[in-house]
Amino acid sequence: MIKEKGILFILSGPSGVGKGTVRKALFDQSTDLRYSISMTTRDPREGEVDGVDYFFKSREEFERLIEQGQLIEHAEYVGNYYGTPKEYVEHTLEQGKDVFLEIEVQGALKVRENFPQGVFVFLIPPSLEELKDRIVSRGTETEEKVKNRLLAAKEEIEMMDAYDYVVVNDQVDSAVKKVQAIVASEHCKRERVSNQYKKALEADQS
Ligand SMILES: Nc1nc2c(ncn2[C@@H]2O[C@H](COP(=O)(O)OP(=O)(O)O)[C@@H](O)[C@H]2O)c(=O)[nH]1
Ligand SMILES: Nc1ncnc2c1ncn2[C@@H]1O[C@H](COP(=O)(O)OP(=O)(O)O)[C@@H](O)[C@H]1O
Repeated sequence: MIKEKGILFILSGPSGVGKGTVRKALFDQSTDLRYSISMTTRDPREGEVDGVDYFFKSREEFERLIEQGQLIEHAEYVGNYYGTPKEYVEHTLEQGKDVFLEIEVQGALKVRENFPQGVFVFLIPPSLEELKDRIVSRGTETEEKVKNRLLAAKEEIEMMDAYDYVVVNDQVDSAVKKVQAIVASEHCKRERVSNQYKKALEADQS
């Protein structure tokens, strides 16, 4: 029997839109998705754990990972590197398990080059004012950084058309439900495709 590969899901969108919040709420519920933990050079925030939230690396270590081709993509974002580990993602997909990435927009566009069959989901805020409130209320950024993140957000929102799905993060619960619906729908789609494929193989043998 042909073993089906897992599906790669990518959740992206501007900083402060709620990617981390939606992803955590999704994984708090029962799910068959595997979350790919990213590498970063940014300092851990209070309560963050190495190997759980991120793999925290020095700039030298990160640059070595890039040189060794160990990342599917990486991006420099507001002064720090972030990247997706290649081996974990490829190995997990090969085992037939779905992988979930939560990454910023530049990185997501690079993933699309290597994984055109991935499912790209763009999370948008109900409004730009609401986005600003969320970044400010999170309290992790200086005023200067809030400005930079909002400028980046405006450019990123223009990339929305390059995605397969757009989800408005008005309420966390409803955004999670929409992401779950996308996952279910993509499974049905591939099931249909693979059934057609199996039928074609059978027809070929007879
Ligand atoms: N390109 C890329 N972006 C990532 C990766 N991991 C996390 N990010 C994104 O980097 C941005 C900054 O992340 P972080 O410093 O944790 O801040 P926050 O998500 O805005 O609270 C967010 O948009 C993340 O989604 C990754 O592996 N690759
Ligand atoms: N649907 C929502 N409604 C209100 N606040 C939200 C919602 N989603 C996220 N937030 C809040 O917005 C802020 C930014 O969310 P976060 O998940 O850190 O964003 P991102 O990972 O996209 O940078 C956090 O304070 C979070 O609690």
